[in-house]
Amino acid sequence: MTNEEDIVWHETTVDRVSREARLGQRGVVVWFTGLSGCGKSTVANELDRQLNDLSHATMLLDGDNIRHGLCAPPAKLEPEHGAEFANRFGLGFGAIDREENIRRIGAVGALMASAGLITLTAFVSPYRQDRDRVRQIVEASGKAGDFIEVFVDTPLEICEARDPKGLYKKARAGEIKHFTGISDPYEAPEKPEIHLAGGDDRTPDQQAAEVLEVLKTRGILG
Ligand SMILES: Nc1ncnc2c1ncn2[C@@H]1O[C@H](COP(=O)(O)OS(=O)(=O)O)[C@@H](OP(=O)(O)O)[C@H]1O
Ligand SMILES: Nc1ncnc2c1ncn2[C@@H]1O[C@H](COP(=O)(O)OP(=O)(O)O)[C@@H](O)[C@H]1O
Repeated sequence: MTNEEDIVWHETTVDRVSREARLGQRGVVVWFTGLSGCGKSTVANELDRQLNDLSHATMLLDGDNIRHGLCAPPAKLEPEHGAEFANRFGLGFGAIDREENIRRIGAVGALMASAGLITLTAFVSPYRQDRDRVRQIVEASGKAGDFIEVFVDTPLEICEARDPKGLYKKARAGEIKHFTGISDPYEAPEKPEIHLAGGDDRTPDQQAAEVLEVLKTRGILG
């Protein structure tokens, strides 16, 4: 077995401070969380567009996309890598799989933030402990305030009525197990940096603008 002390951190010459200075912004992770269909992807995507219009360097990590590669399910890995590998590293939606999904995204998000990028993530991330661990990782590799949790608080009834992918219908029919809000828990953030009320008349660009204002106020945009 590899001992932890045998893996040693290597300091790099180009540091975070110089990367951030060149980009004229602070590297942060803006973490959108909420039920499936609450608007995470839409609002994060709109915020990404608004930031790019202002010439900021960003990256958007979206749950649906990441589960095609970095956090692919076993069925996707098996043809290329075999069953043992697929079952060991492929991720589904049980609590431990979600924990590993969020751990991997947290590690990637922390790296991107240390490259100076305004990193936007859109994951259901239903467990408070998993999100809090990401906060610790991001802040440990940077500083307090580098993790900004955005709770997209759209009532379940509205998410279910939207059901853009037909997943709620399948979950109600028992065709999808562990479906957040139906047969699996969602632990709402207790003190998110930003609490976006969803399901009112506000458009995604208005919701994104609200997040942008907070980023400006916190001095993240330089
Ligand atoms: N069981 C179950 N529960 C919740 N969501 C499910 C499930 N099965 C598939 N999907 C689809 O996968 C998307 C959520 O993936 P995430 O990586 O964000 O989930 S998690 O953070 O690990 O909980 C989620 O995407 P969004 O609808 O964009 O939230 C769903 O489309
Ligand atoms: N502010 C909003 N007002 C009305 N509809 C919205 C709003 N935000 C998102 N939607 C719609 O809700 C649906 C789910 O949004 P999506 O961003 O895919 O959610 P999530 O990523 O949380 O699953 C989409 O059809 C989207 O167009």
